[in-house]
Amino acid sequence: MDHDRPAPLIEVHPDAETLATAVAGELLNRIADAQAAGHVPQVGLTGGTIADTIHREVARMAPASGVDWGAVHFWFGDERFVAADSPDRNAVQARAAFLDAVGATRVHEVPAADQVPDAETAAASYSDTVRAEGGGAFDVLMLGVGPDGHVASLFPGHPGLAATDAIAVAVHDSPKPPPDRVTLTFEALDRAQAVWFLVSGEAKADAVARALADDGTVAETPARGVKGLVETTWFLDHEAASKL
Ligand SMILES: O=C(O)[C@H](O)[C@@H](O)[C@H](O)[C@H](O)COP(=O)(O)O
Repeated sequence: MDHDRPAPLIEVHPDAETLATAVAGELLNRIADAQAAGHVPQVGLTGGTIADTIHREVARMAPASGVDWGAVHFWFGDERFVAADSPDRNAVQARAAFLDAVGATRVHEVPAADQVPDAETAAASYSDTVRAEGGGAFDVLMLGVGPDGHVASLFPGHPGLAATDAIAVAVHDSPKPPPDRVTLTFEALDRAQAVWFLVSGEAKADAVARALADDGTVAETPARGVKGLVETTWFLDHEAASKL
């Protein structure tokens, strides 16, 4: 986690709706610009409430974007280890919110509980896919933040925080249900060009303040452990920014 990287930018919006519109617009612009430059962008998606709102805005704004949805790779920073069609799956939620509507064809899902025997196998398989498809070099990696400061499924004090030489690892006993998950590691998340934290609501204000404080530990606030190579932006609404 070499943190000799650009300082985080903070963008505060009045409420969750304007936050979602702003992030969706910026994401569409980044994808379109990358494609105009002849690049096939790699985008890391996250689960969570504000992410779902953003995804729905992407679907609404997509027709005017000029994006070629067959020429962008989508990945997941984490996934719940449940059946592939479970509403708990981040991929199921993202497909319902925008991926199916825009006709995305390069969506890389984490293997599900009805496809492989355990989360360890799912993590190893996803790591192989990331290596094979170049998915580690995210152009944009979006991350929600929990009230405890977790990102993806990297929770305070959990063993996954210390994972090395691994792209994805299994998570058990997640404090946020469901208990079994797969998450990208800090090593994998830290290869992103641009990291966007997406945070809405008063319940996250403490976590945001801890994440952006001059001092603190990654073990206590995992969001402190991820910074983009060229950009880190905190997209906040007023409530989430209220303790900065
Ligand atoms: O699988 C997950 O649960 C997410 O990836 C998780 O990291 C989420 O982004 C945060 O917990 C924020 O979720 P909310 O926006 O719903 O609070």
